[in-house]
Amino acid sequence: MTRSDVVVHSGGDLLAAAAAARLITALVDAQADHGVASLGLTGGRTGNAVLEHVRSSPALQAVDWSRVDFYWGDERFLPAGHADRNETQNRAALLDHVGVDPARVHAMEPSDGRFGDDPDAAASDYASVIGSAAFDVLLLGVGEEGHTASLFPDSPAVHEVSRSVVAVRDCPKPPPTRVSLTLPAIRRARQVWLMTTGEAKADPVARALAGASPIEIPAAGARGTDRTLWLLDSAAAAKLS
Ligand SMILES: O=C(O)[C@H](O)[C@@H](O)[C@H](O)[C@H](O)COP(=O)(O)O
Repeated sequence: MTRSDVVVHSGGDLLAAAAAARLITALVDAQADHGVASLGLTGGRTGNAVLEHVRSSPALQAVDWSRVDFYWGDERFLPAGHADRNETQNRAALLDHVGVDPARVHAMEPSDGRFGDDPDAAASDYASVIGSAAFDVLLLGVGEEGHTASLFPDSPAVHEVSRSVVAVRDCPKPPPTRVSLTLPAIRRARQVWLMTTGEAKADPVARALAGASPIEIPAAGARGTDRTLWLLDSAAAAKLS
């Protein structure tokens, strides 16, 4: 099992700016190494703040944005363009401001898409979209009770060991219906970056890094094949020994 690296920045905005710089470098390196970079995106404040900092970075154009495959770790199962969809928020933060190749933006189907309001069908479809793709970097957030993507403690989704994408219902964090990568799919990423800020995350962060069960703290089960990186502000790191 790869080690978990922990990087702590003094505040949330510095964390987002530093993670953005790190992401640009990682994408440039991936493109230099194998041509097309593969990036898994996340919802949440922290993930969107990182994308905002990427967009305002002087190094923005160091990345050939037409050679990035964009995927999502999870998505809120809402109509296309809904303000609460991760795709909507990530597009506003970055994707709609750089020269992406639309064919390389692999969004999860919305609730008014090809499968209508069937999240299970949307999840099965996305499993075929990602296939056995190993993201160069998968960005993830961490919830106050330890969720990551849309994998919540002791939920059917966090227990999933074979399917790579599942529908999630009755989520404690609204909206209630989502589509999410499972831990087996998350663990195919080369690098997994768990990014979170604030004292409310200090407990799940400390428990995850102390070896908590992924059933109790799903973020504890998010590991990359090459690297697992926890990007924290000092408040979220406050309970680390
Ligand atoms: O769709 C979502 O809501 C996200 O995928 C979710 O996993 C998020 O990353 C965490 O809840 C942390 O969110 P914050 O960064 O806003 O605390």
